[in-house]
Amino acid sequence: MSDTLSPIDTAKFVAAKRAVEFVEDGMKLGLGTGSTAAWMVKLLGERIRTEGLRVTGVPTSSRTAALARQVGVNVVSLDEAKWLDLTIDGADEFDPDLNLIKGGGGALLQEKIVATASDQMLVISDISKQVETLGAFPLPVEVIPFGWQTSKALVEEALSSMDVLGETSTLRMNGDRAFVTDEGNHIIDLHLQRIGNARQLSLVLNQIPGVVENGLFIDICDIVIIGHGDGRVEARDINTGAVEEGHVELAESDNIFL
Ligand SMILES: O=C(CO)[C@H](O)[C@H](O)COP(=O)(O)O
Repeated sequence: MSDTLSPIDTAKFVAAKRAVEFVEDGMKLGLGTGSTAAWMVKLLGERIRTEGLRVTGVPTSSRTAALARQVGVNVVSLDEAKWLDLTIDGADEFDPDLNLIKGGGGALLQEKIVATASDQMLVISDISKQVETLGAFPLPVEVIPFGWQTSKALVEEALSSMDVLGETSTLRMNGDRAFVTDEGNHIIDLHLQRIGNARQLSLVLNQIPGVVENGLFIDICDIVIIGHGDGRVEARDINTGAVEEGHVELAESDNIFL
């Protein structure tokens, strides 16, 4: 399919390419974070450049904000935009109900606020992130730095009475320092293997003092676009039940990204 991209990266690229076709002139967009979302932002920039597409974008991280400005997106804050037509973002896992684990890139807080403030959330993913039951990917929980060890202990205590397979948690590191989110917080990654009741776990975690938000996105995602290494894409809409299958051809113009 591509001489320069691995099958996984090709899958991410074609999912992103199909997703930007959902964008219409004048839309207010939430712009996700991560390697798949970065393709989407670049491809959006290409439509702005070549078609004169006019969109306003609310980025979900400082990284995405920098990239969006670079490719010509009119970047505004969520408070300026108020409400969004569509958010396009990646995910770490999605289940058959399109519930998600997000936050592998540490941007879950802004991502959840932005997706919730959108008419529709569209997730772009390669097939490897599809699971029957969420939980193999470590679940990120954002905590404020004050008393984070206490919050971590309280999270572990809460896990002991939940329907999960593992109960350990680790502070996310950036080299030899604690990882710091765009909001100045830390992330505790929960190693759960399998989450029996994701809705309940999300509610329980957010009750713990010091916890700001967790990476479970329940009933937020509307559509997933799944890319494959051979260029096939599948779009599933959880609201209508519609499944659309197609194939994205890499064009000459895509070479600037690859
Ligand atoms: O939630 C996220 C960032 O916080 C990302 O969407 C998620 O980690 C997927 O990233 P990638 O597209 O690089 O696989």
